[in-house]
Order: sequence, then structure tokens, then C-alpha cells
Amino acid sequence: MVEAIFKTHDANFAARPVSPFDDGLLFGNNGFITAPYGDYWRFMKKLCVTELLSPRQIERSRGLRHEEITRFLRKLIRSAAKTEVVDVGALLTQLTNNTICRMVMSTSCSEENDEAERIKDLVKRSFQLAGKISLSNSLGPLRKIGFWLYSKEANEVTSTYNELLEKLLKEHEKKAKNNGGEFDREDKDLMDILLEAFHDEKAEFRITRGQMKSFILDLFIAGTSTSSETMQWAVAELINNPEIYKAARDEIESVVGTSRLVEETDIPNLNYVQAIVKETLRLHPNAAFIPRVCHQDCKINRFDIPGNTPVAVNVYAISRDPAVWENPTEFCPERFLVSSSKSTQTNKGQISFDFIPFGGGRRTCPGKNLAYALMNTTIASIIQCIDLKVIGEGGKGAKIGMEEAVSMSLSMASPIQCLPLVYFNPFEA
Ligand code: HEM
Repeated sequence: MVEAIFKTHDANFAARPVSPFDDGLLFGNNGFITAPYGDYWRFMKKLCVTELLSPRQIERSRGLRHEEITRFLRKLIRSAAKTEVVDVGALLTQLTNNTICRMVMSTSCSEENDEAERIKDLVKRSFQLAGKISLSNSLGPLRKIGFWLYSKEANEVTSTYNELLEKLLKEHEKKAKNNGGEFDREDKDLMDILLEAFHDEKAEFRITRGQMKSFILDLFIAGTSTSSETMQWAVAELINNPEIYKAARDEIESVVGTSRLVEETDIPNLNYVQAIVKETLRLHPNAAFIPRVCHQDCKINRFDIPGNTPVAVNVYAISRDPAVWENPTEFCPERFLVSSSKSTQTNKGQISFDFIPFGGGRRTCPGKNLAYALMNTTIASIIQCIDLKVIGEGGKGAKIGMEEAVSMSLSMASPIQCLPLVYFNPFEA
């Protein structure tokens, strides 16, 4: 069925349900994620693939990811020295927020940076609001109550976000003006690329300022908690499966040695680390359901699907289907190793849409390569440098609770509270 939706009938299922939000509000139909399948979406998709999230831009930003991972590790090492318990999830959230913030507008979310911190809070508030409004939208005739309850807050968040983004856009425009009107510097960020398209009179589609601001919000929504929540699941699985932790550490030591920190460029040689991240995405897909809409009447298998029917692809169920995956609820990275006897599952997964944490078809996630780059390197760095001891009842060998939270994405119900212990300090040399 999913192959029919993502491949055979891809163009017919390339739209998403219309957003219940007013276009002027955050999460209205100005955004890219919710955009109808039309000229605006096509233009932005091309910009994502060729510029914004292209291999070249990912390569350009490799240094800043390295700096953010280093900053994250130093925090863990400092806490270890003070025998201080840390909330690993909170640190991973900071890491992804900083990384995306810096990639988008060359500034990071930290206590010292008020603007980036305010944006981060606005994104969080708007995400919570979106959840509440979506819920009230499902109340049928009572849906107006939701809008009445939340519209004041939604307007307030939107106008503060607009003001702040406008200021940052103007600063970027001023910087380009001082540079002879050129946005095309070697260190250009995603905001520069968007502004370049905005000012390009010959562009095949003229994006508006509102669309630019919504797109930036989309990058935060789609790019931060997705990666950070997936990494939290990976860390929890690693703590609960010490033999996998050790096998991955052995792999890193044999590839990287024991005198330097693992780098993003090592990842192609770290098959087991990559398999850990893939297995995490299989067992804990952050987007458990993918919403699409069928545009025109069509027939799939024996089902007649009328045009305008909303469809939810159940990624969670596909990833745990016992007809496809052996011992589906078991965390087993080996199934993603090409040399393993279970490798047929991986190959089968790629061809027959059994492994779809990033969706599929033309509406597939454009941030997939960036997400893998950040997640693989961060997880490898933790494995290489840090042991995490679970705090709480159970003493030595205590496990992390794996309950899922009730939320819009598949996140963990409880924080990962751990005492970090340094195994290898790469900054000591
Ligand atoms: C673990 C990390 C991530 C996961 C699991 C994930 C998953 C997904 C999924 C399932 C979709 C819907 C695809 C479909 O309809 O077929 C999606 C869309 C999207 N993702 Fe990601 N994503 C992740 C990271 C990122 C990152 C890092 C970015 C960019 C910074 C990003 C940007 C987007 C955008 C812009 C869309 C909308 C695409 C469209 O509607 O055409 N994602 N993502």
C-alpha cells in the first residue's frame, strides 16, 4: 500500500491536509511543510535540494557541527568531573537547536544570545499551540471554541516571531549590502540563500517575506526535535544494551584509533554506528504517522479512494511488522549491516518501503542527509568518550524506562537522568 502511495501514485498523494490555521498565523498554509503541491512548493523543494540542504551546504557547515558536538562533549566531561547528574535529552536538544540556529542564521541559542534564545522559545510555544489547536480542530462543531481560546495567544506569538525575524532578515540584508549586494559569500547561511532568492527578479517563483519567515520556522520545527528525540532513543537503547555500546566503541577505536575525537568524515567507515542510528529510526520513528491527501479519485489494490481523502501512512506499524522484520520489537542494529546474514532485510527495506522514517516520494524529508550527519557523529562521539550511569532505583545495571510520551512526535516519556563518566577525553592531549 505504501509503495502505491509513495511511488506508483506519488504525484496524486503529494499534498498534505490543509492546515486549520489562518494563513497569517504561524503554521498557516504559508509554510513549506503544509504547502499545497503547487508552484511555491516546487520552487522551495528545488531550492532545498540544490542549495539550502544540498550536499555542498552540508559540507560547508561541517565545521559548525563539529564545534557544537565539541561543546556538548565538554559539558558532559565537566559534569563528570563534578560528579553531576545530567539530563542527556536537554543537552541533545540544546545541541540540535544551536546547530540548526547557526546553519539558518549564523547565530546560536545560548544564554548569551538573547535573540536566538527568544526564537527557540517562540518555536516551542508555537509548537505547543499547534498541538492544542489541532486537537480542538477535531472536536467537530465545537472546534470554534479552540480558536476562540487560543487565537489571542496565536496572534501574539506570530507577531513577536514576525518582528524578530524581520530584524534578523534586515541585518542579513545590510551585511549583504556592505558586501556589494552579494549574498553569495563562502560562509553564507540559509537565511542568505533565502534572501538571494527573494531579491532575484528573474526567479521562476517570487517568494514573499511571509513565506520566507514560515520556511525558517519549518526548518526549526522539522529539524530540531526530530533529530534530538531520535538521539535520545538511541542513547537509551545503548544504555540498556551494553554489549551494543561496547561493540560500537570497539569499531570506533579500530577505525579512529585512541588519540583523537571521531569526526563526521569517519562515518562512512563506521558501519555499526550507522546501523545503530538506523535501527533507532526503525524502532522509534519520530514521525509515527505521515499525513498526505489523495488529490484525485484512484484505486489502490481493491480500494476505491475518492479525491480529497486524507491518508495517514502508519510508519510505526510498518517498522514493527513481524511479516517483514524478525523479532521486530528487539533493538538489533545487526539487521542493518550489509555483511550480516540479515542484510536482505535492509535491501528489502530500501526497495520495498519497509524502512520509511523519512517518508518517501517527492514529498520525502529534504533534511535526511543533514539529520544523518548530525546524529551519526553525535552518537559516535558519545560512545567513544562517555559512559552513562543510570541514576535511580536499581543501582548498577539499572535501565532507562522506554515508555513513549503522548505528544505530536514519538518522544520519550521520561528524561534520561545519568551520571556521565569519562572513558576517553579527546581534549586532554
Ligand atoms: C531524525 C530526523 C528527521 C526525521 C525522522 C524526519 C522525518 C520527516 C518525515 C517523515 C517527513 C514527511 C515526509 C513525507 O511526507 O513523505 C519530513 C518532512 C520534512 N522534513 Fe524531516 N525529518 C528529520 C529531520 C529533518 C531536518 C534536519 C530537516 C531540515 C533542517 C528536515 C526538514 C523537513 C522538511 C522541510 C519537510 C517537509 C517536506 C515537504 O513537505 O515537502 N527534517 N521529515
